[in-house]
Amino acid sequence: MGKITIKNGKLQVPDSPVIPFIEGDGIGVDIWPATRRIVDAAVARCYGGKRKIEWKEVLAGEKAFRQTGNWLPEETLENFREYLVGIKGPLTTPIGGGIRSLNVALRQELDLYVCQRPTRYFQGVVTPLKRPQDVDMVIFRENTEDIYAGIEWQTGTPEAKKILDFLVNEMGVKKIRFPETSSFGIKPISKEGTERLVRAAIRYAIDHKLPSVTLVHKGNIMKFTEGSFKNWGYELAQREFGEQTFTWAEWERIKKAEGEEAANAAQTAAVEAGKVIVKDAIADAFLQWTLLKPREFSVIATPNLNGDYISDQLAAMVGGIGIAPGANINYMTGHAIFEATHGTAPIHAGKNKANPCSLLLSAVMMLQYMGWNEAGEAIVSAMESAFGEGKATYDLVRFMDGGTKLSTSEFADLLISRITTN
Ligand SMILES: NC(=O)C1=CN([C@@H]2O[C@H](COP(=O)(O)OP(=O)(O)OC[C@H]3O[C@@H](n4cnc5c(N)ncnc54)[C@H](OP(=O)(O)O)[C@@H]3O)[C@@H](O)[C@H]2O)C=CC1
Ligand SMILES: O=C(O)CCC(=O)C(=O)O
Ligand SMILES: [Mg+2]
Repeated sequence: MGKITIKNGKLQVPDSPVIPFIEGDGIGVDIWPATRRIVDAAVARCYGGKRKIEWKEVLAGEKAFRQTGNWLPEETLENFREYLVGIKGPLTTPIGGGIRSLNVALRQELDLYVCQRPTRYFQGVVTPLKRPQDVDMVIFRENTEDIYAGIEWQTGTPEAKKILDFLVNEMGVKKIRFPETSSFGIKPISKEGTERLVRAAIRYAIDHKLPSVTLVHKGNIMKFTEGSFKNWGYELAQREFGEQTFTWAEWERIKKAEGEEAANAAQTAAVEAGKVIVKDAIADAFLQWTLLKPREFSVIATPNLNGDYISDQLAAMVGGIGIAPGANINYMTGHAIFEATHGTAPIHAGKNKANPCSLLLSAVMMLQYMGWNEAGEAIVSAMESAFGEGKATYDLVRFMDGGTKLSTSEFADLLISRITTN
């Protein structure tokens, strides 16, 4: 048994690392055991007993509250801090009141500033797109700022009144349409927060030889928050990755100085030289373009709320949030918590029917992060063969003609049998 550590920016992974996990609320009871069994089978198969994950349960959410009276015990945070790499099932967040999101709290407490969510198509899965195979994007969603900071005041409270007085009397704000009944929220977006996210996105595109990074923002309306996100992103690309990127800001500069033809020629030369094109798109237009011309987008860097919406849309484009994985990562400290894109899906909880693939593919990302690529590949090829034969859980089979609907545990059994016989 050992701890994953980081040395000179490189992860040091022992053969039997302790990995803390949160089972999760709702469908967590269905998808976590399935994921764990499949991961253990793949690791056993690929490393013949030399490597093994020592799972350590830590509590959060409803299970934590039932057992300890605390939704997110300090001990859980300490475990994630100490063991560096962990994984979690989904956790419930009540709407309009009650506790704030535990998912967001974990990301903020551990400063996991990148929410990384890759979206790819699996042959055999039926989707709303004619050419889902054109979808191959990785979202880099900023994970610690924006309206997710939770700075908001409920209408009717003394705090909301105080904010209103401040805005109207000290800041000269005149445009609040219904001031007396308004709730208020604050959206902080910083230069450092933007830069570390965009840096990680560009580094990923360079390392994986991907063609572009698109900064997705709503900077025409939120000029100083999302508009600055775009400007800071371009400035960082030019300052830190000038040799490896070509930005649309640079294209604009050349166009102004030398005309559009020269700007286009510079961009063509950059593409031919294998540089990453750093461009931007306004979020609403971007969402329609992802459906109409997905091949134009590769790595997406975007503030928190946009990233949340984009994640579920891109997932739907390849079959649904049941197969959309994710990771929350601090690329400087190495801390990472892998988690599905979806939530607790309460109407399906405890019925042994939910799709484990989102959490499972998050576990695959974790194995890749640890350098245990063979185990990750074994899981992905078992999934590919199951989907290729039309075998899947209800969420995917409902769109297939003649597919075979499997329960969560049957699907896990199928994957394990494929992994162990391959
Ligand atoms: N990171 C996290 O822990 C997250 C937590 N949440 C929380 O989860 C709770 C429920 O949120 P909700 O908005 O309903 O979103 P969910 O993502 O939980 O579920 C929405 C729908 O997506 C489909 N779905 C989700 N997961 C799966 C799966 N594994 N297999 C098959 N289908 C799936 C189901 O659709 P269908 O019924 O059509 O089959 C489900 O009804 C909330 O408290 C929310 O705050 C939400 C997102 C992320
Ligand atoms: O924390 C939550 O309840 C929702 C989070 C969410 O939707 C996400 O991270 O994608
Ligand atoms: Mg979401």
